[in-house]
Amino acid sequence: MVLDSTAIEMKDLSIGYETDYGVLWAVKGVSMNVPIGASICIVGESGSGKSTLGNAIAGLLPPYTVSKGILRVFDKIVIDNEKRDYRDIHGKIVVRIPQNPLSSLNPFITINEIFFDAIRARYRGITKDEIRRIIYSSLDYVELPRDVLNRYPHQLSGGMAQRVIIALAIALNSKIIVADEPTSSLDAYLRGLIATLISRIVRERNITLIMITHDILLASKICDKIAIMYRGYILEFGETKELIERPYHPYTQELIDASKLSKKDRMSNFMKSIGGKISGIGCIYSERCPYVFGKCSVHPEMRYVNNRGVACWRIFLER
Ligand SMILES: Nc1ncnc2c1ncn2[C@@H]1O[C@H](COP(=O)(O)OP(=O)(O)OP(=O)(O)O)[C@@H](O)[C@H]1O
Repeated sequence: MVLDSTAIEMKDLSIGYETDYGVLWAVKGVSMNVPIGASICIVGESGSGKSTLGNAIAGLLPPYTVSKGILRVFDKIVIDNEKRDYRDIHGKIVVRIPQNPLSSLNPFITINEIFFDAIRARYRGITKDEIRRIIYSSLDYVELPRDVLNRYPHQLSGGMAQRVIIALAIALNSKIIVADEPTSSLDAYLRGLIATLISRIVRERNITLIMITHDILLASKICDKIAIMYRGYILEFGETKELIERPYHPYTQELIDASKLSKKDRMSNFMKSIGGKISGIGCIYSERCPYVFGKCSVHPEMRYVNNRGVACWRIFLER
């Protein structure tokens, strides 16, 4: 039963990893609502916490993680501070498309068996004929030939394996797809093909998409909203077109500028930028920010300004 039009609700959600030196908080106080059928891209550089947030939504956090705050998926609270319960969510309601699909497919069984096992677990008491019908129609949907069913995962190309996972999401009638850099291991042609396929299935099947990428240009082509993440915090969250045309946060501007540079310039910029603030004091972006002033000695909580979530003191004062 769906309580409202929200697919995913995060309230002050923090996720950390237990390490020998204490807890490393990878996601810090994220509050965000994702409506059913929305496509949201989480964009940020390496280490910003994107995958951790995606794994929290998909129910794929390792056991040595700790959590605070609330995460609700449809009508189920899956994270309630330190308590977590993903029963009937992971692999059913939510499916994750990873960067390397082979890592999530059991290497010892054929694609046919992978589909059979997953569908049988999803729909108890289903007949073999019915399973076959679901498999064929989902393969047709992603334009995969039926002979893939006889293959083992390692016998698939990268693009085929990605399509198998997308077909699985369709076969399981998943409501949410978490796509974690799904195209980054593919060549340019396949990148376009898989990105188009993901856009098509989320549109046609009213699936909610959480897409994780470091590429703000790709995000702008696929998603209706973008969340900009930096060192565990969401710094900006808003409608794609407006956010790209008029970014509020200087980090968003930095990502847009970087996307226009050549690969060589991007790398030299990236090397210059490494080493942002990692202590807990002050605005998390202050050491890279060209506009720092007195107030930035405290990290600002995200507020909504003109329908845009933003965590920046300068914007709060200007608008
Ligand atoms: N399994 C893990 N155990 C311990 N620390 C982890 C684990 N996974 C991620 N981290 C740490 O959490 C922080 C956020 O990592 P995460 O992978 O979520 O970021 P990301 O933005 O997805 O980066 P990337 O684009 O490189 O995947 C990093 O400091 C990372 O080292």
